[in-house]
Amino acid sequence: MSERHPIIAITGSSGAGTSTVTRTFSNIFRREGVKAAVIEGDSFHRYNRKEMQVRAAEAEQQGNKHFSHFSAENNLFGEIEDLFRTYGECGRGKSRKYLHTAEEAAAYKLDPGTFTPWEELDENTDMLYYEGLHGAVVTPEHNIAQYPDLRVGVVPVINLEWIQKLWRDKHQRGYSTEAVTDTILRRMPDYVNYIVPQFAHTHVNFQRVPMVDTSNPFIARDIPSADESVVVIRFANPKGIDFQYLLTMIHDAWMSRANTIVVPGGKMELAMQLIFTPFVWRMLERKKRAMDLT
Ligand SMILES: Nc1ncnc2c1ncn2[C@@H]1O[C@H](COP(=O)(O)OP(=O)(O)OP(=O)(O)O)[C@@H](O)[C@H]1O
Ligand SMILES: O=C(CO)[C@H](O)[C@H](O)COP(=O)(O)O
Repeated sequence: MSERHPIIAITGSSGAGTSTVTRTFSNIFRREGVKAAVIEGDSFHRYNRKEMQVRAAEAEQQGNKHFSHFSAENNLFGEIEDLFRTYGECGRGKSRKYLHTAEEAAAYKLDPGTFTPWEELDENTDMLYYEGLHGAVVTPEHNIAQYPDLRVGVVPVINLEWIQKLWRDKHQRGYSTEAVTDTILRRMPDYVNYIVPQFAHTHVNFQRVPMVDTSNPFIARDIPSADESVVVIRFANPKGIDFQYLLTMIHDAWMSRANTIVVPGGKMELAMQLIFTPFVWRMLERKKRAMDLT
C-alpha cells in the first residue's frame, strides 16, 4: 500500500473480462485526468509460446498433464511483487508486453507469442494499474496481494467464463474449439489453486451471471449479451459503501445480501464508474497530501 504511488489490480482468469474492465477504467482515468501506468498480467509469463509448448510436451512425457499458464512455476510472481513494491516506493518499475496475435506482434516487428523487451515505465505516473491473472496472489513464497490499494476480482460464473474464453480464443486468437477445451482442462488444477483463492483477497468482486442457458459452453455460438445477464457485485468490507446511492443511480439494482448488490448486465460499466470514481478521487487526494508533506 502506498499513498504516494497507489496501485490498482484487476484480477481474473483468462477470458474473464479483465481487458474489458480496463476499458471502463480508461474512461475513468481520462475523465479524471489520471496518468496510469498500465500493466498486462500476461507479460509476466515465464516463457514465450514456443518455449511453453516445448516445456508442456516435456512435462506431459513425464506424466504431468496439468502444465499451465496459471501456475507459479510458469509465471514471474517474484517480478510482479518487485514491480509492485518498487512502484509503491518510488513510482518506478519495468514492464513489457506478451504479443498474442499477429496483428499485435506486427506493430513491434516481432513474432506472435513473444515478449517485447522490458522497458522503464513512464515517469510521473499517478498510479499503477495491473490487469491480469495474478494481481491478488498469495502463496507460501509470494504475497502479491499485499501491495495494491484496490484489488478487484472479475469472475463470470464458470460456464460463462468458458464461453467468453472460447469465443475470444477462436475468433480473435485463431484457436480451435478442441485446442481451447484442452487448455481449459489442462489448467483446471492451477485454476483452483492459483486463480480462485485470489477472490478472497479482493476488495470487490464482479460476477457476471447469465440469464440464458449456458449448460454446454462448448457449443454456445455467442457470448450472452449484457441484457441477457446480471452482475453480482460483492464488497468484502461494505463499511463506507453508499448502497443507497448505488440503488438510486442504477435502475433495477437490488441488494441480495448486506454486502452484495445485483445490477442488470447492461449497467455493469455504470456501476463500476459509480463505485470506482470515488476510490480514484481518494487515491489522488491521499497522494497529493503525501507529496505536499515531502
Ligand atoms: N461484460 C461483458 N459482456 C459481454 N462480453 C464480455 C464481457 N466481458 C468480457 N466479454 C467478452 O469476453 C471475451 C474475453 O474478455 P477479455 O478479453 O476482456 O478477457 P480477459 O480477462 O482480458 O482475458 P485474457 O486475460 O486472457 O486476455 C471478449 O470477447 C469480451 O468481449
Ligand atoms: O490469455 C491467456 C492467459 O491470460 C493465454 O492463455 C496466455 O497468455 C497464453 O497465450 P497463448 O497460448 O496464445 O500463447
